[in-house]
Amino acid sequence: MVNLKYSTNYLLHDLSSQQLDQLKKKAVEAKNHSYSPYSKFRVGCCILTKDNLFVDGANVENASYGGAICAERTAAVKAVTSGQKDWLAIAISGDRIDDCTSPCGICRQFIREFASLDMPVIMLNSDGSQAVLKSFGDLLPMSFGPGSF
Ligand SMILES: O=c1ccn([C@H]2C[C@H](O)[C@@H](CO)O2)c(=O)[nH]1
Ligand SMILES: [Zn+2]
Repeated sequence: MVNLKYSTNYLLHDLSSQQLDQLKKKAVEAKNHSYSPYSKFRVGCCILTKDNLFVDGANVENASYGGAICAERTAAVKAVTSGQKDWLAIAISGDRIDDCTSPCGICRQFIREFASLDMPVIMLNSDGSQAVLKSFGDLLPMSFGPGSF
């Protein structure tokens, strides 16, 4: 885990400390709009776009369990359908204080469509006090994307 505020990690060099703080805060707060009566596991996500817009999302579950949509895909679809297809960074915050939540496989592939392989993925614990930072390419190596065929 790293304290991103004091991180000099090269992955974050395109972000100001204010953008990073906002991104983390919005991912944590997005959990407030989670609809997760079945798992009772709230997840929030926020995408910072190259137009400097913050697009958040939360998981939305369904009585037919397989119909659940993760926070990451909620945020991704909101961003794309607002005309925001170019992204600088993504942050995710799950409901555990002792663990940082990382995106599921389906979301990784979904994000692949819009993310560069060096886009930072900031995985947070529930209150944002802990973070794991990876490049998107590290989370989905040897991936198949829009330029692959
Ligand atoms: O990265 C993740 C992992 C899980 N979930 C959601 C799906 C489901 O609603 C709940 C439990 O898996 O958490 C997300 O939204 N994002
Ligand atoms: Zn997912």
